[in-house]
Amino acid sequence: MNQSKERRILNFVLQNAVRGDPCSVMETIDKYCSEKEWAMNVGDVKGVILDKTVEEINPKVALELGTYCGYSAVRIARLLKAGARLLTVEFNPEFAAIAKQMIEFAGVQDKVKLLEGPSEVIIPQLKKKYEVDTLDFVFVDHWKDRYAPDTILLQECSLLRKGSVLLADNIIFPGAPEFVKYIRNNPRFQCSTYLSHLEYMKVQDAMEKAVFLG
Ligand SMILES: Cn1cnc(CNC(=O)c2cc(-c3ccc(F)cc3)cc(O)c2O)c1
Ligand SMILES: [Mg+2]
Repeated sequence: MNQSKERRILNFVLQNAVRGDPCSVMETIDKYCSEKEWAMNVGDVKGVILDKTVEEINPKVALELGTYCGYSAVRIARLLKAGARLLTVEFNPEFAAIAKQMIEFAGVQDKVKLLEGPSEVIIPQLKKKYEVDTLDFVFVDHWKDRYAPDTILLQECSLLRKGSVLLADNIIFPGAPEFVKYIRNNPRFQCSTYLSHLEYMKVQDAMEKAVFLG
């Protein structure tokens, strides 16, 4: 059975990156995906916007929706302080299996909890099953038509507090029009848009930062 692209990315990392070194893992994925096979990691250009947002917030509890191969989970976790944690949700079991190995190879597994399943099932479990009070930071990078309903679900589950920050990928390409319409017209969010480029391409993309006002 021929290998998946995600398996090829993981193997390239296992063979070329430095075990326990998150930056080496990120650089190696970016090298593979810019030179050999494109993949939907947030990438090195938008990754800097993600880094700056995480450093500014310094979250104790962070959530990621859409783990994929684990690139952004490694990217976020490397910046988390002692005792801080990232919960990352992936619906696709093959992707989750790849991401688990990627996160462990990078050496950030003690900061990351990978939750496999649909976001609409996992989000309502965060408080009781995963002992979350409120979320300091949410990186939204999963199915684009889930951005808006899951943002509503986070509020319904009282997982956001005054100052919680959402950062959403792909606001231009592939786009998340329902989310943009919802969040920019919502008086409970203070929004800002960061123009950038689609990972590994010259195509324009953007990230939306939305601060929950409580
Ligand atoms: C299968 N699956 C598991 N997670 C997801 C959610 N992510 C996306 O869909 C996603 C897609 C693209 C993209 C796709 C085709 C194209 F031509 C250009 C861009 C880029 C991204 O940054 C993304 O996050 C999908
Ligand atoms: Mg994305």
